[in-house]
Amino acid sequence: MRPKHVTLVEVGPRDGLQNEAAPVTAAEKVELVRRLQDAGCREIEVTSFVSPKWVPQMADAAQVMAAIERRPGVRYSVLTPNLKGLEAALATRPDEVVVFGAASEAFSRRNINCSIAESIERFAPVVEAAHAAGVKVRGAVSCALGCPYQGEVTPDEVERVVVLMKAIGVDHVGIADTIGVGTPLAVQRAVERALKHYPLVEVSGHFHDTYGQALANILACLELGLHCFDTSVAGLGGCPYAKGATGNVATEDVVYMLHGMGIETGLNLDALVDAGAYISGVIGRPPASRAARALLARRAAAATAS
Ligand SMILES: CC(C)(COP(=O)([O-])OP(=O)([O-])OC[C@H]1O[C@@H](n2cnc3c(N)ncnc32)[C@H](O)[C@@H]1OP(=O)([O-])[O-])[C@@H](O)C(=O)NCCC(=O)NCCSC(=O)C[C@@](C)(O)CC(=O)[O-]
Repeated sequence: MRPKHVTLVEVGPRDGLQNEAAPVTAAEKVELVRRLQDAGCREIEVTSFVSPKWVPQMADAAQVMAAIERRPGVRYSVLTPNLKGLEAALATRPDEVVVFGAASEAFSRRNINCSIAESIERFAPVVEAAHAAGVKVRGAVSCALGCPYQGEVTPDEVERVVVLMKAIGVDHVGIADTIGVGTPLAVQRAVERALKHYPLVEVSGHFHDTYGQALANILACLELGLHCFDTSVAGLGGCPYAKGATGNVATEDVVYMLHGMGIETGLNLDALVDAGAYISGVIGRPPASRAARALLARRAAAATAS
């Protein structure tokens, strides 16, 4: 049964900017968060508390978290790969933290410098400490549909990590197609493995749009009843340890599709286009979102005509 309401977790400020070559200041990130809130975003992944040697773009995590304007009803999440990251994160009062593992051994080593088994050992005290602080934990399962180093990833490999995350108390799992290679039926097979261990409400999808499959993959998930997806304004994004992977599915494109299907998101498409145009101006590239480009062209045509 298709859901009537879908929650979109806006990951633009984190996933969107972590791989950006152009420098983006903390003030510009804070302004992006403000504009996203104005557009109705109620779940925002703001930044990550990772090693600045690994991802220098997120070195200002604490500064950004301290400066964002907190609004009631909005949940702010951050990535935390280990206890050091969690401790720094907790000082900034996130509502949720994200541990990020992978269904592929090779990607786990490249991204967080340890095996899958070691990553789970690292995450266990993170989950425990987050829960002790009253903070929910999401677990990202990267490379669930394919890996830039290993190639094919099977549903069994996805399920293995989901089971390990469940065993250490991770509250929610996100099935992530890091390099955007998944197609709808393969995505359903991967998501179904997560649904064997977590309820619908605690499973989400995270799709990069490298091969133009992300909207179709979201539709395939909706058919399974899934109603939570990560999206990135203007289609920003990419993982520094997955070369060639393009951005996340654009929030504007997903909102356009969902609203067209009569599914509510609580988001205002025009204001999202504004937020996307803002950050695209900062990084000096047009938005990757097709819906945003169409709407901006329509606005420009209307302005010329009047
Ligand atoms: C996990 C580590 C830290 C291991 O990295 P390591 O080098 O094995 O860690 P270490 O414990 O040996 O520490 C090395 C140095 O980093 C420091 N350090 C250690 N931890 C932290 C921390 N939390 N915050 C700040 N500093 C930290 C630590 O203090 C030390 O500093 P030094 O003594 O050399 O000066 C590293 O590999 C790392 O930071 N990786 C992050 C990679 C990353 O952020 N990738 C992108 C996010 S995942 C993603 O995008 C996928 C996702 C979620 O979107 C879903 C999808 O699409 O797949």
